[in-house]
Amino acid sequence: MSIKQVMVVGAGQMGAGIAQVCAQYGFSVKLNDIADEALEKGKAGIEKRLARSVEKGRLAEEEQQKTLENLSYTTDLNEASTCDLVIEAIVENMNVKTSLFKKLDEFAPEHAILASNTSSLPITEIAAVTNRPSQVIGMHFMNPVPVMKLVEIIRGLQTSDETYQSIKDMTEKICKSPVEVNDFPGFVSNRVLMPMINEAIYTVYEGVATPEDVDTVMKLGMNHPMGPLTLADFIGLDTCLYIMEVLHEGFGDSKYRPCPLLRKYVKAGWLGKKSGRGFYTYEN
Ligand SMILES: CC(=O)CC(=O)SCCNC(=O)CCNC(=O)[C@H](O)C(C)(C)COP(=O)(O)OP(=O)(O)OC[C@H]1O[C@@H](n2cnc3c(N)ncnc32)[C@H](O)[C@@H]1OP(=O)(O)O
Ligand SMILES: NC(=O)C1=CN([C@@H]2O[C@H](COP(=O)(O)OP(=O)(O)OC[C@H]3O[C@@H](n4cnc5c(N)ncnc54)[C@H](OP(=O)(O)O)[C@@H]3O)[C@@H](O)[C@H]2O)C=CC1
Repeated sequence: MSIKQVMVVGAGQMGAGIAQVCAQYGFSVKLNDIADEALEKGKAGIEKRLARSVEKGRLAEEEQQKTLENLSYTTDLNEASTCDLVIEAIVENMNVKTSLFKKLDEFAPEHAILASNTSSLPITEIAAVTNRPSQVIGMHFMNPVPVMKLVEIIRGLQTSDETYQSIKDMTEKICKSPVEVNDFPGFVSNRVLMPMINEAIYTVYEGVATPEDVDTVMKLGMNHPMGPLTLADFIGLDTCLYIMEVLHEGFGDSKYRPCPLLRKYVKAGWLGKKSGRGFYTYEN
């Protein structure tokens, strides 16, 4: 199937990045969010990043212009009716995602593929609420989307080979590297990454070291580009907690229990960079 028109649902840090990259590589993209304010913020972020790429000589002004023309913004989900692909990037919560997928199944044309950027939730379960489970798939981008090369492609139990091939081709067209994984909690990326972040939080919780020192150990000792607590703040502590809960529940293994300090911070509204405070403080 040839994909031309794409809708991205959720204009947060992931959705805005996904919309930008798809538009840069020639797809016509509608970015959707329930809130006008979120759309405005997403749009401003895209325009700022494109302008910076032109300044740095990475993007020609003509390409910047074309990318901007390829993008439109809407709070009306009905506009999915003209799309070949919808990529969902809203909050990491199964109930919220399944209620959105039911609506998308109603609004999107019969041939359209419905993809989720979920970090950890079962694609098979999301697909099961639609009447097109063979056309539902995981398309898991990494943060920051314009920089990171990987897209994990997750096949649900009923995902067809045709759907998989279309998404693999699309991933290559936007210059990312696809890796195929099966539908298990956290897939590969977050099954490996998130327990490390959770363990780093435990070292702070147990007073082994300060956040700064934990991050320094991993940066200078293991050559990680960011320490795990900076990375947790960057991902969003709410998202980190949701992922740990999915791993814990999905595998029923206590090794995935979320650190109480992570729960406490999320309850306090300390969600990391996006809320201005997490393990560190930020001026947004
Ligand atoms: C939770 C999940 O489900 C899955 C996930 O995504 S897990 C998270 C995966 N991501 C990571 O692990 C990221 C780890 N960190 C890094 O790789 C790097 O720190 C980084 C690429 C984010 C920043 O790199 P850096 O060298 O430390 O900083 P910096 O010099 O400011 O940035 C390098 C380039 O990245 C780009 N960049 C940085 N942050 C960006 C952002 N938020 N959005 C877009 N571009 C960004 C900039 O364009 C910058 O290039 P210029 O200087 O030319 O503008
Ligand atoms: N953060 C990360 O590093 C990564 C996250 N992901 C996944 O991507 C998804 C989004 O994460 P992220 O971008 O960080 O989250 P953000 O909180 O930055 O953005 C989510 C956006 O979706 C909006 N939204 C919520 N519900 C709906 C809805 N029903 N319809 C339309 N928009 C809605 C939110 O609006 P409002 O704020 O008003 O609620 C917000 O603007 C999650 O599934 C997450 O697990 C995947 C890879 C990496």
